Amino acid sequence: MTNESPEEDRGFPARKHRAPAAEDNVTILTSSADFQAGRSRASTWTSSSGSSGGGPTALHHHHHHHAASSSASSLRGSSLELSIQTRIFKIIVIGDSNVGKTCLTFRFTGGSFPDKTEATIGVDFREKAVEIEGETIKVQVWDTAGQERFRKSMVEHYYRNVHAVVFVYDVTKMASFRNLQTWIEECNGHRVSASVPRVLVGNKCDLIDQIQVPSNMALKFADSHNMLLFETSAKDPKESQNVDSIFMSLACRLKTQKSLLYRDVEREEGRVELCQRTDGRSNCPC
Ligand SMILES: Nc1nc2c(ncn2[C@@H]2O[C@H](COP(=O)(O)OP(=O)(O)OP(=O)(O)O)[C@@H](O)[C@H]2O)c(=O)[nH]1
Repeated sequence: MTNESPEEDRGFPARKHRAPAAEDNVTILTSSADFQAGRSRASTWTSSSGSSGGGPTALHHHHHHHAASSSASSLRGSSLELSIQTRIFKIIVIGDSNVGKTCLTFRFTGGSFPDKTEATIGVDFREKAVEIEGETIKVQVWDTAGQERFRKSMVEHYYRNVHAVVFVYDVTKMASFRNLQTWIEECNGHRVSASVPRVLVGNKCDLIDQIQVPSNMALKFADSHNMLLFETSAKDPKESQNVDSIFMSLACRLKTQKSLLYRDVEREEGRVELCQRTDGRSNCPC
């Protein structure tokens, strides 16, 4: 149960079923050549290992082949300054197995829908650099395993220093919606602060004639947990901006939470001191 003040809601779009597309003045960048490659080859997963300091490489247990080593080195080599100064937002994606968590994160970070996925084992994370109000921010999306047997040993890592949580259910599977309560309890049980923004995503909306979870039911649930609801499809290319806006709205919101992020930068580079902006104003387009 979150307990956020309206103050903390600044920067978020008005509640909508269908989120607005990311505004024009939010530029979505790719942070390495591998991201570009990932666009044209759906089987190449963009991976962030080693580039952030926040995600241990040991946690990569996904079935897919990663472009990890080249990605990490090109990220490191491309701009030392960037790697020191770029803030990283860690967003975790939680929900039952098979609801489409991997597909949603891949749609956002890689721009496409993977031809084939297998159950995520442990955790997998991908990054995308985005520009908001002239600041480049790395959005690090942690795609977690829905299956209990694949997640047990990793759970602590998921929740550590998390900045936002995305809960996903499948609109064609009522059970995945009912289980959200359990996912929320797990999240709360790992001392995720009430100030950490959470959003609810109903995925697979392209399967129009199989929908089991009515929008008003989902909206009521989201309301009662102080979450925004997004109904979307990782598969439908027309929805890709909508998928982006799930993560972008969180990034915009997080950008205004300076103190939270300051801690993260310190953690990343112990010796770096950054000046905290004092003007407190945000032109965040979201
Ligand atoms: N029709 C449709 N199918 C989807 C959509 N998103 C994912 N799928 C399919 O749903 C299946 C599961 O997708 P994943 O992304 O692997 O699911 P997951 O939640 O990551 O599963 P775990 O890794 O086991 O937790 C795959 O067969 C996808 O192709 C969608 O928006 N529409």
